[in-house]
Amino acid sequence: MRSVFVLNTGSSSVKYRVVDVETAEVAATGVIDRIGEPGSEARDHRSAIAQILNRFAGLRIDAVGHRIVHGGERFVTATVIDDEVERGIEALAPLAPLHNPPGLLGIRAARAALPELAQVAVFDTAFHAALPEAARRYAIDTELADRHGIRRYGFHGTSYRIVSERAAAFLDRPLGELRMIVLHLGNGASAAAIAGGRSIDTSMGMTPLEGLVMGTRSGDIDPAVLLYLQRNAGLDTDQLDVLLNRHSGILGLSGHIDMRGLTDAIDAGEESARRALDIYLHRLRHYIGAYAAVLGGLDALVFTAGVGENSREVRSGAVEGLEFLGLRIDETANAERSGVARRISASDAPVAILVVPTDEELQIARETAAVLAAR
Ligand SMILES: Nc1ncnc2c1ncn2[C@@H]1O[C@H](COP(=O)(O)OP(=O)(O)O)[C@@H](O)[C@H]1O
Ligand SMILES: CC(=O)OP(=O)(O)O
Ligand SMILES: [Mg+2]
Repeated sequence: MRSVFVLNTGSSSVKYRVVDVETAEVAATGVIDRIGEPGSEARDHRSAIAQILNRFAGLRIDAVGHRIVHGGERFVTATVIDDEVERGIEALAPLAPLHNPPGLLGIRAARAALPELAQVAVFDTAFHAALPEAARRYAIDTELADRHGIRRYGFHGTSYRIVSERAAAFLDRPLGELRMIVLHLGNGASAAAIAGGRSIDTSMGMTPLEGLVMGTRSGDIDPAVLLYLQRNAGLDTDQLDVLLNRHSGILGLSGHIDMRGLTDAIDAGEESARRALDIYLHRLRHYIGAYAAVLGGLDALVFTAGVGENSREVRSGAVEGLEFLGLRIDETANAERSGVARRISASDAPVAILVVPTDEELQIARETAAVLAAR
C-alpha cells in the first residue's frame, strides 16, 4: 500500500493529491476552486469531483483518503468507510453544514468510480477528541448538552497533528515536552493549545464558527446577538446562519473576501480594511494570551495555513505588545519567504516563533495508509 489518492473537499473547493506515503513523492496534485462561481472549472462539487477522478485514469492508486471535517462523538480516529460509516457521516451534516455535505459527495463519487479500492475518512475533529472536560464543556444544562452532543469538538486537527510534529522536529526537541500554540489561519481559522502533542484547548467549538475572525465567519459573538436579531430585526434561523457563516468576518467588516485582498486594500488607504485587520489581530492576541495561560507557559508559537504562512503583517500584528510573554519577532526573518519551516523570533527571545507549512493532504495519506495497514 503506497499510493494514496487524497480528496480534501472544502466548502468552495476540492483539493486533490496522489502521493506515495513512503517517499512523500507527489504523482499528481491540484485544486478546483471557486466552485459554482462564474468562470470556475466546475458548476458544483459533483462535477468537480468527476473531473478530478477522470484525470487519474492512468495512475496507480492503492487507496483513497477523504478529509471529513466533523466526526462528532462517534469518529475519534481515521475510519475505513463502508455504507454504515457513510450514513454516520451523513448524520453529522447539520453540525458542519459548509463542510460535511461536500465531503460526503466526495466519498460517494469516489466509491462509485473506484469501487475496488479501500476508502478512509480522516476527521478534523479527531485530534481534539480527548480535550479536557473543562475545555470541552459549555456552561449550559449538562443533561441537555449531552442529549444533543453539544460540546466543543474543535477542527483543523489533521493540520495541527502534522504542524506540531514538524515544529518539534524543527526545534529538535521531543514533542512530548513542548507547550505550543498553533495558529491555523486559512479561510477558516482556529487556534490550538497543544501540550506534549495533545490538544488541551482550541478556539472552534461545536461547529467551525466559534473563535477567531475568519474570511466570512464571525467567530466569537455574544449569543444574545442572535436572539436580539431574531426578535428585533426579523431575521429567521436560515438568515442568521448565512449572516454568521458566510457574510461576516473580514468580508462583513470590509467587503473583502480574503486576507490578500484586505492587505492590498490597506495599502491603498481603505479605512474599513484597516479596521477589519485590527479586529482580526485583536482576536488573535486575545487567544494567544488565553492559551499561554491555559498551557501555563509557552515554548513555541507556530503560524500555519494560507494566511499564517504568507502574511508578514498578520504574524507581526499578532504578537505586537506580547513581549511580556517572551514573544519577540525578528522582522528581517519575518519578511523572508520560503516553503519550509523556519524561525522568525529574535535569536535571544525565550519563546520560539515559527512559520511551519501545513500539509493536510500528506497527513491524510499517511493516516489512510496507517489504518489500512492495521486492519
Ligand atoms: N501572500 C499572501 N498574503 C496574505 N494572505 C494570503 C497570501 N497567500 C494566501 N493568503 C490567504 O490565505 C487564505 C487561504 O488559506 P488556505 O489555508 O488555503 O485556506 P483554505 O484551506 O481554508 O481554503 C486566503 O485568505 C488568502 O488570501
Ligand atoms: C474546519 C474548517 O473551517 O475548515 P476550512 O478552514 O477548510 O474551512
Ligand atoms: Mg483549509
